[in-house]
Amino acid sequence: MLVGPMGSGKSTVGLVLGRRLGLQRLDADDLFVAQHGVISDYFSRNGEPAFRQAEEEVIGEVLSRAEPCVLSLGGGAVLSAQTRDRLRHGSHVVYLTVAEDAALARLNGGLGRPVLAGDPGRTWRRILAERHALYREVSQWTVDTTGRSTEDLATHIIRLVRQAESTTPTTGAVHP
Ligand SMILES: Nc1ncnc2c1ncn2[C@@H]1O[C@H](COP(=O)(O)OP(=O)(O)O)[C@@H](O)[C@H]1O
Ligand SMILES: O=C(O)C1=C[C@@H](OP(=O)(O)O)[C@@H](O)[C@H](O)C1
Ligand SMILES: [Mg+2]
Repeated sequence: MLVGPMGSGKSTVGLVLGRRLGLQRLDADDLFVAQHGVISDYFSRNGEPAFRQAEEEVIGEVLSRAEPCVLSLGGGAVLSAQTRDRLRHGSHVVYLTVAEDAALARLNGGLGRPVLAGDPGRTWRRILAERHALYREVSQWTVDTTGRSTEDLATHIIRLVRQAESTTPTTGAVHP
């Protein structure tokens, strides 16, 4: 499972990991769109609380499936206590970080991400400050993606997970 702020590369790295591990790769935002339509339209029609509720349900459904998969979450998924609780039980969770300027360069002015409307830079920073502790709370590893290719990141993440699986669970948590 990949968590982290918008632009950290959760969706893109998830794709690479799925391919490299031969696992089904799911993106919570894509599942949301398939069920409810475009996120920014949903936001303007129903507001953020309704989006969060529907997002929690979509993620709950995926996490209750038995098959192993790589799941890229939306940046705000960790706002849900229920989702955090589900993530802490039985999943390998990686927190992808990124420097603010790199994230903003990747995010194309916040296009398609309604929570960044207005002043994307300031909003991105504020949102990260609000969520950083939640990302840490649910994850076993923190991996900085700034200046690293998605292939290199996938190699690094696969190594971390394999290492943890070959050692005892208590030594698996390796936040730097
Ligand atoms: N490690 C990376 N280096 C450079 N660009 C990246 C990297 N990871 C993702 N990107 C690009 O940044 C943009 C946002 O990535 P995305 O995977 O959608 O992030 P998230 O799902 O975390 O919001 C995409 O255009 C993607 O191609
Ligand atoms: O951080 C957020 O609140 C959001 C992040 C987006 O996903 P990404 O993190 O994949 O961009 C998407 O779920 C929605 O626009 C809200
Ligand atoms: Mg994404």
